[in-house]
Amino acid sequence: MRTVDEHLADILGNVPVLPPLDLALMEAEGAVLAEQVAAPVPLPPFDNSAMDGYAVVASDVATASEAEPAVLPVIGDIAAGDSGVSAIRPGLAARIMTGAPMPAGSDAVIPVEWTDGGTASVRISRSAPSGHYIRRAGEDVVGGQIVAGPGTRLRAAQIGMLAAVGRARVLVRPKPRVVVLSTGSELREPGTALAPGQIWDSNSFMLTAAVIEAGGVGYRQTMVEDDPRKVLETLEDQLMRADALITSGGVSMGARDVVKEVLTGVGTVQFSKVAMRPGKPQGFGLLEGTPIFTLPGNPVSAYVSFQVFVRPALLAMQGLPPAALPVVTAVLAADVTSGAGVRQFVRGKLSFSQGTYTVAPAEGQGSHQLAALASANGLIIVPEDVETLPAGSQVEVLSLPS
Ligand SMILES: Nc1nc2c(c(=O)[nH]1)N[C@H]1C(S)=C(S)[C@@H](COP(=O)(O)OP(=O)(O)OC[C@H]3O[C@@H](n4cnc5c(N)ncnc54)[C@H](O)[C@@H]3O)O[C@H]1N2
Ligand code: MOO
Repeated sequence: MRTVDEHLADILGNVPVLPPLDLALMEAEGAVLAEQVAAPVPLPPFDNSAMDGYAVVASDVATASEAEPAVLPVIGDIAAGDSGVSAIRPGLAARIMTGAPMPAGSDAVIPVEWTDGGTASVRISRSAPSGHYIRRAGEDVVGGQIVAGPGTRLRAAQIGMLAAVGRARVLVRPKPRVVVLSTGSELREPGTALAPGQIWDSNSFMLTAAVIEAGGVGYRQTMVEDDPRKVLETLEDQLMRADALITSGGVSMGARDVVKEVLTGVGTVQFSKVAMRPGKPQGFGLLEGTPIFTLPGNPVSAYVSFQVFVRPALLAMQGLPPAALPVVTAVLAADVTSGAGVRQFVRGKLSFSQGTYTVAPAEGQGSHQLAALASANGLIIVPEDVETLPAGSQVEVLSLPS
């Protein structure tokens, strides 16, 4: 048997980092930036007004009050987007809109709420210091500043930043396209009727969703029955569109463990027993250079295997550190036992109160018991050299995506 760490190291030593791709900005949402992006101009590019109001010379309104307002002639309007160079002299005001360039000679903006809103002349009833409500050129980003670098996941705020510095296209590591295939003659599509002995396919949906959570593009493939020729043909067909493949089922010791049967000795695929629970039977290798993860069919085993092995691999393919799920230290709420020599992942409910995490093992720890997994938000890690953990112990818990 190999250890969890050995199996993960084998995987990470073999998955390729996807080559960078030049994409239109919107297409790059969720992908990982593969270049350094610098601002070609400062942001804002010019001094501009932070408020709708009046551009003035601050000293002209220094004594303005409700009782004795300053009255200034208004020389015109400056709107956002106006390009004409404008200027005012002391004793004058210009009506100005938020985002409009400050006229030369002015050094403060009086918001419209402090005035009578006049258009020919304006009565200003409060004073303001020099610089009031002016957004200075470069106070967001200075010219040449690096605003995003390689390894940055492009979410809404980062996409906004790149657009703000004028980028229409960016170089990214594309989201890995991952084909997910369930095998098993007992499987039926949800939404169809079940005959005796049949169950609805849950793994392909669950694993495709997990691919998306890990930053990939998931392609769920209709399940295939336990027919070696069909399984191999389907896998070969899918290689065309896949950066990685995931199968579930057919990797254990059964007479019809078809994935193991057809992939043994193909490419670099190897099947091993990993000292973990759930998730003991695992397979991994490259098929024509494409990583394939053959996960066990029990739903909880497939899920745990994904989080422990496939997720880090998909991160590595995106050029990111292959980090495990976030780990929190928690106090165990009930006793837990584990087999010797295996790393056990116990489904648990993690809660946070008064500065402390507590984790309660979920009812139903069988690897077929999806309900317990679906109600859990953490996986309690019981290390290989631990067989009993009494309530009150400090444990490490993988925090599941929420
Ligand atoms: N004699 C042995 N039997 C088993 C061993 C063993 O070491 N010796 N290991 C057990 C462990 S541990 C696991 S995990 C499973 C793994 O089996 P397979 O990967 O071959 O998976 P299947 O036999 O195809 O299915 C197992 C179980 O899961 C259900 N299943 C499969 N696919 C789906 C799906 N897409 N959606 C929902 N449920 C699915 C399937 O119906 C079976 O009940 O092997 C043990 N046996
Ligand atoms: O790995 Mo099996 O995953 O122990 O049920």
